[in-house]
Amino acid sequence: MRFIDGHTPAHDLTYDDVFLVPERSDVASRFDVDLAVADPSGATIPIVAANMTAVSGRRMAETLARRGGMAVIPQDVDPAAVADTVAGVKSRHTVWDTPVVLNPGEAVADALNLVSKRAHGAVVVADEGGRPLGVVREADCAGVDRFTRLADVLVPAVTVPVGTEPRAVFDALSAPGAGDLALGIEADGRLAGVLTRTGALRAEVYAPALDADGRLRVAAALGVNGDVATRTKELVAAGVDVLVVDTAHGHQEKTISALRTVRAAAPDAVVVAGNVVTAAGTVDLIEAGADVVKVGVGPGAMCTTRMATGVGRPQFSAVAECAAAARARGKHIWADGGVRHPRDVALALAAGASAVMVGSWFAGTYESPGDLQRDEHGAPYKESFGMASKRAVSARTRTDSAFDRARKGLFEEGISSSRMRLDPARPGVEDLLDSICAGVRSACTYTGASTLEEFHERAVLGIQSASGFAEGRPLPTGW
Ligand SMILES: NC(=O)C1=CN([C@@H]2O[C@H](COP(=O)(O)OP(=O)(O)OC[C@H]3O[C@@H](n4cnc5c(N)ncnc54)[C@H](OP(=O)(O)O)[C@@H]3O)[C@@H](O)[C@H]2O)C=CC1
Ligand SMILES: Nc1nc2c(ncn2[C@@H]2O[C@H](COP(=O)(O)O)[C@@H](O)[C@H]2O)c(=O)[nH]1
Ligand SMILES: [K+]
Repeated sequence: MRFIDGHTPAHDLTYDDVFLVPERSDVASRFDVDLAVADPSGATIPIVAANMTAVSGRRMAETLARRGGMAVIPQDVDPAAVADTVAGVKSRHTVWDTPVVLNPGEAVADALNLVSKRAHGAVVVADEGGRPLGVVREADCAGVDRFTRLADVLVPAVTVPVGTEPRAVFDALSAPGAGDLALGIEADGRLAGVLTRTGALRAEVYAPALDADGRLRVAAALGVNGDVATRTKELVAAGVDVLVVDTAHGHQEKTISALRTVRAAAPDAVVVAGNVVTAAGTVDLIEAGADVVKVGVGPGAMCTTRMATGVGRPQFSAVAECAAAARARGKHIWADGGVRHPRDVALALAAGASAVMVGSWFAGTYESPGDLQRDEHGAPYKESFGMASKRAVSARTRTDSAFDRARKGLFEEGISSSRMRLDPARPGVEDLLDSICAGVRSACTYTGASTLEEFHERAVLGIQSASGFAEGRPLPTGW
C-alpha cells in the first residue's frame, strides 16, 4: 500500500479520509478475485462478526460460517451456554439452512411470532417424525384467525433429496409456481434443511468456513480477569476454533499476562488478542502469543471511549501501522470497529488487515440475537448496545458485590440502547455479506489484484476532503 505522490498524511486518517485510485488491471472478471484469508482463522471471506451480545449468537455464527465468515461469541456468555452454542453451530448443515420447525397442531400466532427469526420468511411444518408437511409464510396467515392450526394454512413446498447440488435446487426453484423455498430431505424422509433460490446461488459462490471434521467454525472471546487458564481450557474443550482475548486496553500488563496464560493453556489454538492501535502494542501482543491482533480503540458505533477519555486513533492509520508491524513478524491483524459501508472493509484490507470485524451494522439483521422490534412508523429494527455500556457491565458483573458493581459502573464507555434499523433492501446478514464481498471483489479488480495479498501490495490511496467524501455519496432524492 502506498499513497499517491504528494498525498503524504500530515495527520492520522480514518476510512472517510481516504480513497483508492484505479490502476491498469489484467483481472478480467470480479469472479476471478480470490477472497481467501491469509490468517489461520479458517475463514474463507475476510469478515468476522464482533464479540458483542447484540451481534453474535448461534444464529449469526452458523449463518456467517456457512458463507465463510465467522462470529465471535462474547466473553459475557457463561461457559455452559458457550458449549451449547458451539455444539449447536457444529451440528448445523454446511449447505442447507436451519429453519424454524413447528408441528401442525401449533397456532398461526406461534408461526407469526417466529417467522422473523429467519431471513427466508417462512416456518416449516413437520410431523412428529420430522417429516415436512409444508411451509407457512406471513402472507399465508393474512386474514386468518390467530388460533387457526398450522395444518389448515400450510402450503406445499418443493422437496428435493438433501444431496441435490445447489445449482439444481436453484433451477428447481426457478420453475413457474415452484415457490421460493426448497426443503432438503434425508433418505428416511426427515427434513435436513431449507434453501431459497438466493441461498442456492450463495452456496455455489461462497465456501463455508469448516474445521478439520468438516463442521462450521466458530470463535469465542474471553476476558483478562478471573481464572483465564480454566476458561481457555473450557473453550477449547467446547470445540471453539478461535480464541479471542478481549479487553478495551490490550496494551496493558494484565492483557499480556492473560495472553501468555492462554497460549500456555492452549499451545495449538488460534489466538486473537486486542485491542491496540500502535505498532508497539501489536508487537507486544504478538510476542505474548497472539496469531492475530485486534486493532481499534474508539471507532465502534456503540463506543464512547474517545468522547469519555480522548483516547483512540483514527482507524485507517491504526490499521495501517499495526498491520505493517504484524506483517513484518509473519502475523496478522483484524480491523475492529467503525465499518459502516463496503468501502470501509475494502480500505481496511488495503491497509493490510487480514479480516475485518463488524459489530453494529450486523446487529441490524434478522440473524442478530435480539427480537425484531418496530418503530413508530412500523420500520423494523433491533436493539444494539456496547460491551462497555451500563447495560453490558451490569450484566457482566451480576455476581459481584453491590459495592463492586457500583464501582465498576463508574467506568461506562458505551451506549446502552441504540436502534439498528434493518435495511429494507438488505435485511439479512447474508445480504450484507453479498454487498461487502461484491464491493471488495470490485475494489480488487479496480486495483489489478486477484487476491487480498495482492490488493494490499498494489493499493494506491489518496487523501480526500470532507467534500470529496460527500461527492462519492449517492443522492437518491436529487439535490
Ligand atoms: N475497542 C474499543 O474501543 C473498546 C472496546 N470495549 C469493549 O468493551 C468490553 C469490556 O471491556 P473492558 O472495559 O476492557 O472490560 P473487562 O472488565 O473485561 O477488563 C478490563 C480489565 O482491564 C483493567 N483496565 C485497566 N485500564 C483499563 C481501561 N482503560 N479500560 C478498561 N479496562 C482497563 C480493568 O480494571 P478496572 O476495571 O479495575 O480498571 C479490568 O480488570 C470488551 O468487549 C471490549 O472489547 C470497551 C472499550 C473500548
Ligand atoms: N468503547 C467501546 N467499544 C465497544 C463497545 N462495544 C463494542 N465496542 C467495540 O466496537 C467494535 C464494533 O464496532 P462497530 O462499529 O462495528 O459496532 C467491537 O468489536 C468493540 O471493539 C463499548 O461499549 N465501548
Ligand atoms: K465511536
